[in-house]
Amino acid sequence: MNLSAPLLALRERPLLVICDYDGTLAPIVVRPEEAVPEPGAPEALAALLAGGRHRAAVVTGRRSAEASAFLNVPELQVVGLHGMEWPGETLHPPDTAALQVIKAALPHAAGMRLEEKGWTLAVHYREVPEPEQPALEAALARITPPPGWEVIAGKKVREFRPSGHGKGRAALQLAARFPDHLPVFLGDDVTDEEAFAALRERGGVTIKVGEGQTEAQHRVASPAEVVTLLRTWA
Ligand SMILES: O=P(O)(O)OC[C@H]1O[C@H](O[C@H]2O[C@H](CO)[C@@H](O)[C@H](O)[C@H]2O)[C@H](O)[C@@H](O)[C@@H]1O
Repeated sequence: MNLSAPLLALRERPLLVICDYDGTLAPIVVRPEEAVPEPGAPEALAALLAGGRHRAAVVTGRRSAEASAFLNVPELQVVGLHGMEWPGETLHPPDTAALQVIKAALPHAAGMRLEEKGWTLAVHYREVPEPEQPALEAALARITPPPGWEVIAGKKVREFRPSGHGKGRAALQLAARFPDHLPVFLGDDVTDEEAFAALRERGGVTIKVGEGQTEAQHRVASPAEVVTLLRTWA
């Protein structure tokens, strides 16, 4: 594993390390409920926090409690639902009427799975036969989200969520809380690009995990390399 010198050298600065969960701290698997962390990831995050010099947080599309349970690092801040759900803050009641409208508009496909997160709805199609996936993506793209809602693309998933949130905002909010730390964002998916764009404007460091087009300045190959980086910084 050959990580670039500029990435390793970041440890000289006090860092605010913000990680996405799926695809970054945990390898992508078929079933979301089976996405356990990459070996060593929780320990590396705990070590980073224990050193006292750096800060760390997770910003995920999952419910905060779910990602926290996977990682089991009690002192780690986990922001859930793409920036809607902050530790210690109570969420307003979910818009169940909008969610009903979205569910009624969904196409049917064998292998399609809904992940209902209370405030957002993820439509997974990883288990839909590959040749049928483009037609399903097109059918999902034809759904007009209710007013005040948007649909976002992810890895074999389309997620309906209230507008006005997103990882870009969440990353900036975290960075504002720790103005003396250099923000570093690691993510693998389309939703992480919002954070890459926002943090680049603020002078942060952005790292894409895995393949695919990105606005990030750096790239690592896999969650295993993320663990190596976290250990190095710690
Ligand atoms: O922001 P993240 O932490 O990356 O969460 C994004 C979504 O991740 C999960 O779905 C993705 O990972 C699954 C497990 O590897 C995979 O089966 C699925 O195809 C991926 O889309 C999670 O289930 C979603 O709720 C998150 O929004």
